Amino acid sequence: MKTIPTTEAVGKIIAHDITEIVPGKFKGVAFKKGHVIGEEDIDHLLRIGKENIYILDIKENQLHEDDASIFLGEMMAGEGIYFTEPREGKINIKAKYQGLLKIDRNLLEEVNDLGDISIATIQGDRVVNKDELIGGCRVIPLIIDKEKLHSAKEILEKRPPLISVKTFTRLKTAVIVTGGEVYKGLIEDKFGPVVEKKLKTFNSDIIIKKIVPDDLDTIKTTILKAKEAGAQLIIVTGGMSVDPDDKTPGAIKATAAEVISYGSPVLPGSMLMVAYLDEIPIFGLPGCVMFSHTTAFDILLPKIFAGERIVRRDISRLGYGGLCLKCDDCTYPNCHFGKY
Ligand SMILES: Nc1nc2c(c(=O)[nH]1)N[C@H]1C(S)=C(S)[C@@H](COP(=O)(O)OP(=O)(O)OC[C@H]3O[C@@H](n4cnc5c(N)ncnc54)[C@H](O)[C@@H]3O)O[C@H]1N2
Ligand code: MOO
Repeated sequence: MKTIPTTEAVGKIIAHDITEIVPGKFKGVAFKKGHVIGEEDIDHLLRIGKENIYILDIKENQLHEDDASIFLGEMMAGEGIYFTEPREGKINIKAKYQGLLKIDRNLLEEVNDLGDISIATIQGDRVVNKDELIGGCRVIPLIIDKEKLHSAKEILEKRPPLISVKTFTRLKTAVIVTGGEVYKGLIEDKFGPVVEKKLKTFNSDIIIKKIVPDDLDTIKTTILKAKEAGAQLIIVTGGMSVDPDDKTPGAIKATAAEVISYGSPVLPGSMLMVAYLDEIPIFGLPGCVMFSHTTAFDILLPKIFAGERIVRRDISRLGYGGLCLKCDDCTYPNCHFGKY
């Protein structure tokens, strides 16, 4: 610490909290430790009797914690990310718009491994909303060596951004509900409305909605017609498990679609199918999607609207964190389900 006259302190950093007392009115911190003294602060400091002041002596090769967190914020923020002004040395990292959050977990670990740098985030590959808090970042010392930040910069600038949010695009969607009992009117369709509600989150345009019996050829033909009609996403409900009337997986295969996976290591959602007919994604949804609050479908659907192509490993890795505990008050996506 160094003592200097207050009148010469513009741009310098206060070394400790400075208290002001106005009898009967106020007693508290007028200037916080770490505050960078501005022109407008000088009179105020003199009024509370500070003609001289302890300041932090920041060397050429050092940076104050506020500047360091801004530096790191700029280095790590990709598309769809902004960060707040530092408070007590910390910036908050937030989403500019609704979308699919992407975080490079390995990169995050590498930067945190440098020491003296703390970047904490929520888990990626989930939906975040506009202005949602995604992470926080600060450095540990009040004054940090620039060398440390340059090490972080070297790691961060060679790779795609550490944190970004992918926008969702509207997709023309076909919903094909299977089940003889629904087709014949023995029971009311309860599956279609559940799927439609989930699709609405992404402003999807449902261009086709059909109820068909458990007949492989009919399901197959309906899928192919949906594609011809311009569907960019095709969802087939029911008939996904082991009964003789469960024709949906066979029908999806019969369209010549490439099956990425029949079955997923997610409960609920283990009987789900993901396939691609040319580049059109097809989901085969098991009955659990109709009655469970959250399933494998909720984990994978945002990827489709964010323009990602689902590969086998996207599904296999869901096993870790893939068991829904069916909490009374569901807080998904703020829970372990679907995170890895
Ligand atoms: N022995 C086994 N049984 C089950 C397995 C298994 O592997 N072995 N898997 C279970 C899993 S996991 C699921 S999920 C369910 C459901 O699978 P399905 O997709 O085949 O469902 P469905 O048989 O078509 O229907 C089940 C149930 O839901 C009613 N349903 C279906 N669609 C509608 C609709 N649109 N509206 C209203 N109700 C609908 C249907 O009438 C049945 O009652 O299988 C487990 N069993
Ligand atoms: O596809 Mo089922 O969840 O495991 O009910």
